[in-house]
Amino acid sequence: IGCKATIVNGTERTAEWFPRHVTELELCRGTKTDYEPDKDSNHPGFNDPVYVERRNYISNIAHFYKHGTDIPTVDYTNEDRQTWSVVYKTLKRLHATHACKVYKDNFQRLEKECGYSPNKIPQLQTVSEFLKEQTGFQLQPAPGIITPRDFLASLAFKVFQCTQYIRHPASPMHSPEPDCCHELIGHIPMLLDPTFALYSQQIGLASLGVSDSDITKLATLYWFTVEFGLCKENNVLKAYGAGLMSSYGELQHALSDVPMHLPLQAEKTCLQPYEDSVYQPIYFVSESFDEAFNQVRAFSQHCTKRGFDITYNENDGYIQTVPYINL
Ligand SMILES: Cc1ccnc(-n2c(S)nc3sc(C)c(C)c3c2=O)c1
Ligand SMILES: [Fe+3]
Repeated sequence: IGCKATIVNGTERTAEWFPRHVTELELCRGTKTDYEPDKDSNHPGFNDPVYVERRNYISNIAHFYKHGTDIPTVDYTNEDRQTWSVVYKTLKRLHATHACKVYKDNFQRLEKECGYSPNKIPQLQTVSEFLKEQTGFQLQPAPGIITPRDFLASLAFKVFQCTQYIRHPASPMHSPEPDCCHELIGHIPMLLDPTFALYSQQIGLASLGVSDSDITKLATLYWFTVEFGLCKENNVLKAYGAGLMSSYGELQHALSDVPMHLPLQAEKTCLQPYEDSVYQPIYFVSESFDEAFNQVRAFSQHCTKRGFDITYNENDGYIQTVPYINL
């Protein structure tokens, strides 16, 4: 009574609804269509009907995907592979000096054990199986940019909603939206780290059943860590955020003297506005992923108005809620 209800796939969802079993993530595929090639006039694919057609075909894989089934493979074109190869080689060169050790070690493992190379676009199913063995995370194909509430909810179940299409060949070095280069080169290497995986899941657990304004805070926290996060190695700034690892220009900018670098403080970072069309003026530095994890746990218990804690049981795929007592 009195809370907003939205209809998703014919199922009524109140604002405070959240998935209680990993199969319910099928109801968590709401997308934001701002940047889609047939809606955004300055998208490089806007006047390319062949590209738009392929995008729709690949997005349909995500719409019909069922948890627990193999992710269908995509027969990428030679043009797609050419785009992948340019992005892969260009970014890898910069990672040598700008990426944190965890990222570089895991990228090497992906090349040795999971077929990562400049000449082939990895299939999501192959990467998902490798990832599941390492940290329990698995991939689900995403039709486009998922809404923050639905995307964060998936993280609670150790599911990463991953776009499967690739950016338009006209602009290999920039994409206004996530694509498989961003996911595979940006996100996957970090999701192979157990501590980082737990940090990502914690943001997801904190997001279940909270208000829209708390979702916005947690999404902002996500942006300034998982997407734009920096860390320190022997007192030297390094990057781990996926949005930095998959963007040549922003990676250089983030580690230069131009932007401000502040220590990660969840209750402050979550209020920092971020621009999604220009480079950030401020980046946040995490001491460690353990410390970041503790910050999100404390934030969830004290700053989001939810009377219960939440855990996820990986064996049966169910969420458990635990009422808070005398906090
Ligand atoms: C919190 C949240 C929820 C859903 N999607 C995201 N999300 C992610 S993971 N990566 C990217 S890369 C890019 C260029 C954009 C726009 C984008 C994005 O929107 C973030
Ligand atoms: Fe991302």
